[in-house]
Amino acid sequence: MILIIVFVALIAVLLLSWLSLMWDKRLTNVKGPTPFPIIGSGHLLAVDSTEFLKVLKRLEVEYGGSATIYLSSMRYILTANPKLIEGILTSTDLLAKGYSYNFIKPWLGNGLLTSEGSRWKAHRKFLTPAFHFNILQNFLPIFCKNGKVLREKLRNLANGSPINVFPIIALAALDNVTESIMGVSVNAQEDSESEFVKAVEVMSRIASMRMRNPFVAPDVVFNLLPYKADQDKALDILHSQTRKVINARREELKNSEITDLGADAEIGLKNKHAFLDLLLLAEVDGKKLSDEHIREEVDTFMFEGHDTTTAGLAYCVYCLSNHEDVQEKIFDEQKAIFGDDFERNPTYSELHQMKYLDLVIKESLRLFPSVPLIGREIDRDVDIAGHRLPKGTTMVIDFFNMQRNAELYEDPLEFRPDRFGNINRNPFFWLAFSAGPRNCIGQKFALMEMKVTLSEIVKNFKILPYGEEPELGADLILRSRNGIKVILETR
Ligand code: HEM
Repeated sequence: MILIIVFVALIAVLLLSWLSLMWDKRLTNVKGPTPFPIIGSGHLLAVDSTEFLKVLKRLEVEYGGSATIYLSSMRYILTANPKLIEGILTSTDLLAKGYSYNFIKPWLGNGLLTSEGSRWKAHRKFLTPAFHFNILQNFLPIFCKNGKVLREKLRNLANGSPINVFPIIALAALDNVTESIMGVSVNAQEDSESEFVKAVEVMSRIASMRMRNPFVAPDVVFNLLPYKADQDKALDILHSQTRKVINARREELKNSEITDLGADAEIGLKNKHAFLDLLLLAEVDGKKLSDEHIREEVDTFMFEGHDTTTAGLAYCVYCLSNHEDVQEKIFDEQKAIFGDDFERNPTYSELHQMKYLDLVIKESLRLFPSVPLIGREIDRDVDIAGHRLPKGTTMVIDFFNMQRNAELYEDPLEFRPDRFGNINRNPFFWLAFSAGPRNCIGQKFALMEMKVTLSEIVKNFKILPYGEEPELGADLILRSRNGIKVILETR
């Protein structure tokens, strides 16, 4: 008897789940695979991280650019359709991020990347001046100094053996971002075993793992696993370091009797603590920021500004390894700027003269966008470019596959910097830094750092191919499971 009741209950649950999915599917005109009761289409996405981007592509192609899929009963729309992506990114009210951003909240709280509504709007407005070129110029000597340390580390490895450049560049990028955002150095390149460096790695790894693995994602499960203790330990290190830096700078400002930014915030911030000073001294809605809000913003910029530029640089070095001709063109451009004095640091305006390097960076970020996917929550029924998007949908916006679409780019898998030369393309076909109100606030910072670092590398080394393609996976950033390997030869 009990068996019969269990069986009937099971059938009823399956039937209800199926009916509810079928009813839900009618809310959107974006087609997708038929979901199964209970699991939806979860089985299609339960793949290795290196398969994930391929599965997305297959679904997008099969269903005409965008596909609706269900993870259990949750509705997702995957899209690589540039018209739909443009409509979402330029909207002034579809600004909420997706569920997966929750996994970095223990570290970043409600900083600029993860916040929404009025908090995001107010902070975006007051943080924008921090990326004015007046302030960015403060960071140039930092990037140059760390670029030279990187060069020396690479010189020691330029012995004909393959080098996985990702972890080496990551330490340089960490030094760049801590010195410019916090105003202090953690010397990651010299002390890669430091507990701060390790804690950054642990947090990035845990957040990525939760994004990929739906079984460890929910808090109720995650909190029972040993990862939780690792996360707590890493957070303790990261948050206390940030708080220490904030308190020290607050004390310095107090001792110098500086209490506000002065009449011209951009000019008044010409010092190496520019970013922190803005957070400590600016007022939002007539009030100074709380210590916790400052901490969240500093951590957000530390996080967003380190792995992203690392990936951007490492994949660019990889692309160059397969294209000697492109390296030589960059080298010629460098010679035209520096003459024979390769030891000299570039000026801000010389960075602008590196026009060909700009094209190279743009093309490598097209093929290997550091942030391959982003999410958006649709919080009202909306029709965009002929797609009916019901309230409650999570959009998965697939920059990676869009930027490799043969309808947008001729021979899309070829690395050809000149394709960006004189052609006026639709700007929404290249979205490495996203677009619209929630685009990357650090874009100019990143491009400046990338140019300084690549200039240092190409001036000093020939980059040779190792012959192993990166096995790409989408985590928080575009990762390669087998590293990013090249061979270096000193020039
Ligand atoms: C090659 C390097 C970089 C790439 C490709 C990149 C890409 C992106 C993308 C695609 C977004 C949109 C994310 C989303 O909508 O969820 C974003 C947002 C953001 N980026 Fe970057 N980024 C880079 C470097 C940086 C740097 C160096 C910083 C800071 C120093 C930074 C700070 C931020 C912040 C704070 C946001 C959130 C903006 C908001 O929501 O208002 N990024 N970035």
